[in-house]
Amino acid sequence: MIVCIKRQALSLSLPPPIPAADFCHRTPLPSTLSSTCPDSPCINSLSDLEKLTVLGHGNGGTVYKVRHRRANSVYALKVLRFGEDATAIRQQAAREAEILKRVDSQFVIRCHGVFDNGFSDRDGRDDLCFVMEYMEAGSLHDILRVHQRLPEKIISGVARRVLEGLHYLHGMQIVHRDIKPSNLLMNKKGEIKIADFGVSRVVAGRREACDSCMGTSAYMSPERFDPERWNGYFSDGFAGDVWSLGVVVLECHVGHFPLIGPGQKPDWATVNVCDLLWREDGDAGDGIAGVSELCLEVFGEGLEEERDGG
Ligand SMILES: Nc1ncnc2c1ncn2[C@@H]1O[C@H](COP(=O)(O)OP(=O)(O)OP(=O)(O)O)[C@@H](O)[C@H]1O
Repeated sequence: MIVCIKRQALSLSLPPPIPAADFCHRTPLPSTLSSTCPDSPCINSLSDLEKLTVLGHGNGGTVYKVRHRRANSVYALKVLRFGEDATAIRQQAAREAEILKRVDSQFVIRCHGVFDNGFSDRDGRDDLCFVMEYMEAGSLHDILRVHQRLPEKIISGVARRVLEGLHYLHGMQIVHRDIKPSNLLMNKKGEIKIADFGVSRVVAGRREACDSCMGTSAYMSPERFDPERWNGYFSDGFAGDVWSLGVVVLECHVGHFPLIGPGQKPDWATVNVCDLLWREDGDAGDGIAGVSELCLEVFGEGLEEERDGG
């Protein structure tokens, strides 16, 4: 049985932003460099920027820490590299650029510019470059790797900001579709923001066929993971973002991906086995049903009463 969290009348007092000092494991910025701020300088071309270090790698791209040569402000530059046959990835990147241009929220990573063909290499592969707000503390995934579990006060701060961000995005008909720890970034003030719109969609109020293969299976809601069984082909995807956040919250609480045992890799095959177990055993399986037990641990007795009452 799945516990219905949204029916619970929560009366939590929400904390102020998280103090980041304890979670910032990267080298602090030299004092001569200022961080990105809303009134940052106009970036006319990629030659305005100097690469400093590599911040990380993702699917098809690398993220660099860069410095604006004249203003000394710091940004993250995400470089997506395309080969000649990369039409689908290019379309995806173009969608991401479109979405980033639309959004303007303190809960969503700011994009200061999108450039084509920036740091292209000698093999003729070309790049799409996103100049992003620099988030000094890195991703929630990086933070969890160092700290394993987070205190409840911190988790509620994370949940609050991501929910505010989702509220904003959903209000603009944008479904993120890949909420997970590595797409939630923290700055030096301890503010979490939603990043990476690579598989996001503007649904424009209508229900779209759900292409469930996009995103990260481990954090996908049941109707996205298995649309046939959960009637998910025409879901708008908004609830799916909230499901993913729920999984992230539980992961922060238990210190590992919550639907499987510690040490297991949450790849598609493993998560699929959990889903099958759950189907066969009703509410006794290890997978999604495990979420309800963890919810009880995190959210307390009120949920248990609700569950017992049906
Ligand atoms: N704006 C940013 N500021 C600071 N660090 C960043 C920023 N954006 C990304 N990073 C770092 O770079 C890493 C790679 O980011 P990227 O968005 O390319 O991939 P990912 O989300 O980790 O994986 P994938 O996109 O493959 O699912 C992140 O995990 C994070 O540590």
